[in-house]
Amino acid sequence: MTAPDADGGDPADAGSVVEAVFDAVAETAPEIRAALPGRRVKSGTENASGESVMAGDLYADELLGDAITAVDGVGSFVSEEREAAVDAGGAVGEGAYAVAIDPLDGSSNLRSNNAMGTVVGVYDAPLPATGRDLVAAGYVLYGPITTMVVADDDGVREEVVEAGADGSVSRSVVEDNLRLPDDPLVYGFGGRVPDWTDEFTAYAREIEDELKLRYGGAMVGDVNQVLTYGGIFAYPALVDAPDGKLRLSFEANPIAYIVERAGGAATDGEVDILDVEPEGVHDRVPLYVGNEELVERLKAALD
Ligand SMILES: O=P(O)(O)OC[C@H]1O[C@](O)(COP(=O)(O)O)[C@@H](O)[C@@H]1O
Ligand SMILES: [Mg+2]
Ligand SMILES: [Mg+2]
Repeated sequence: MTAPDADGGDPADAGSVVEAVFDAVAETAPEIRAALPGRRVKSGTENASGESVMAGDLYADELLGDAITAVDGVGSFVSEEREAAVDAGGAVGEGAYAVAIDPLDGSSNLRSNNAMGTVVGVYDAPLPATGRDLVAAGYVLYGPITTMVVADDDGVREEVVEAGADGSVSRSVVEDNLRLPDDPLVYGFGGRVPDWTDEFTAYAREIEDELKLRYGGAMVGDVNQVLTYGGIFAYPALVDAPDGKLRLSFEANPIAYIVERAGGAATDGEVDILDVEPEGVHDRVPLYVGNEELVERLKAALD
């Protein structure tokens, strides 16, 4: 891959750092998956967003923190579960990269044994930064099969990640040019309907007539359905929470980057998610993402 580096880092390094980061994520994935059965309970702590942290969240965060900070060229590691960035050595933007992760996305699905994931963004600027500073993004989906989707300037690929009996990890590319289907089929919208704005509710009523509801409560799983079948996913602005629920640096930006590289679009309701200027690393943002035509209609409906 050839990732440009607008901030003055060595462009030749971007590809190898990104590759090494996703090698580390893939190596860790089977270990995270295997550890989940015993970690379906609350850890008793809250994270920087004030949310209850599950034992699985903490375990995944520790494992990924160790693996990613050990990658040459990673200068900073930032996690949804940590208040502050971890200095991994190397100046971000001057040849080193900042990696942001949501270690377990959808971890409230642990109790009910539904899909979950890990979200990864590789930025060439210190965080908080906009999504335009991403050089690559990806996610692992712990579904019936463990898959990893990786997007960079070259496009989007999907791999299957498997653990051998001897502990080795094998990967096989199952799709090397993932594109959103032109004819959308599914939608999934988060939040309680009474908490939606009138404008979003009116849009949802239209979409319900056209597409099939698929909502599983883990952004990664729900977005993966949109990437597979076409459609739209949203965690909208709520009447009492105008910034919605999802976090810009760890969730919205990486997902927007992936979906846009796959031919789709992503907005906060007004501007492209990748252009949203963050004030802090744990900022939340409304997210509407999927086929361009559906996202454009959403923007018009909210206008
Ligand atoms: O339970 P709700 O309100 O439907 O929220 C679900 C959303 O919250 C999240 O679980 C938030 O992510 P975390 O589990 O990483 O905090 C998303 O994956 C998902 O889209
Ligand atoms: Mg999440
Ligand atoms: Mg999480």
